[in-house]
Amino acid sequence: MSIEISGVNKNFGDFVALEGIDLSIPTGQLTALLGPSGGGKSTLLRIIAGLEDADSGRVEIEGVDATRLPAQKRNVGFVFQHYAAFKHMTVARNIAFGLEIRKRPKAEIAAKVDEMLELVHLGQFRDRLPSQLSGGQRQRMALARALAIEPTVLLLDEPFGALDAKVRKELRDWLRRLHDEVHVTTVFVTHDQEEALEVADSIVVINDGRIEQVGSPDELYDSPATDFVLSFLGPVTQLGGLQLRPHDIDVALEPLPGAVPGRISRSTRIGFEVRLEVTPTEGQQPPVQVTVTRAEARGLHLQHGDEVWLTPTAGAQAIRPANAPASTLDGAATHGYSVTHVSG
Ligand SMILES: Nc1ncnc2c1ncn2[C@@H]1O[C@H](COP(=O)(O)OP(=O)(O)OP(=O)(O)O)[C@@H](O)[C@H]1O
Repeated sequence: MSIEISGVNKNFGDFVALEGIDLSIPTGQLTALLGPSGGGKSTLLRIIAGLEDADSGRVEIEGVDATRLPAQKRNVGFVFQHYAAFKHMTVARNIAFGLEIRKRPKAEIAAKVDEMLELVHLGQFRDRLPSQLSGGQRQRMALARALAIEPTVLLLDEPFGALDAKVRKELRDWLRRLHDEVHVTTVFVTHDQEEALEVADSIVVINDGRIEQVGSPDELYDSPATDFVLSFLGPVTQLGGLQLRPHDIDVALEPLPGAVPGRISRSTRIGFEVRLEVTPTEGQQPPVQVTVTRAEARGLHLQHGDEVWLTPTAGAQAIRPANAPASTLDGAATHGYSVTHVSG
């Protein structure tokens, strides 16, 4: 394990920012700290970096007790949402900076800067000033500067948070590819579940200063340990006592055995998908949220007011959070596990 955090607590005055954090972050992986604003993600990242001291607990980086080590002795690379570049220095000098203060030989610095510029695809901008770069290019420069010192761990605090949606998406794909090339142990903070699910090898969900769950994107998405993780990772809806993701529901225009009958009470098109709200016509069940592709909606001529029959998609995951009340989730609590495979 590359980073071992044990028993970390942090208060700001009376406010408990982190409570009893135990976490192992594996070497060479891309790990996301995911959670809502104010949950404690940045505080934990800053404690790993040495920019903040824990009140109690221990931080180990690659077998070395780093708890009392100052930030500059931890060999971590850090990138913030708003990168503080040296405005008067060129891109190349900004990247060289960390090596210059470490008094590396000139030839080594020059070679490293070239390597980094190529890695982040900024070769043609080497002589520009940071103000002459786009926001996305500036964040790539920030990553190059952080990586130039060959850090043991790379820590990123919402690195793409200030960029528009399209650039964010491009940079997150780029970060994934970059990490596949460089393999440096990377921890990044995000409140965007899509970003974490798409990019990370492993996700740590943090809420209210505590870890809710640690797992791969698939484990978290399909087997959420708590109601919080379940709803934070994406929408969920209830169909005949099962909790399902809205895209795991099939819509038919005729009755099927076991299907839940309902009427389309709302239909909203968002890009290539159509979100339906179907109000069950039997029993006192709450409206069911269903997501279909635009092609499916067109093929079935789905309209507001239509009568439809809903079934879980063949092979869909019926999600049962482990702590859900047994009454609504037939028997889940006694098994203590959280996923059932529903066969068609
Ligand atoms: N220096 C500080 N003094 C007092 N309170 C602080 C300080 N730093 C953080 N906090 C509080 O600790 C809590 C956790 O903050 P933190 O920045 O770790 O959350 P976060 O999960 O990263 O949220 P965000 O995504 O909004 O940055 C917040 O309620 C914040 O107000």
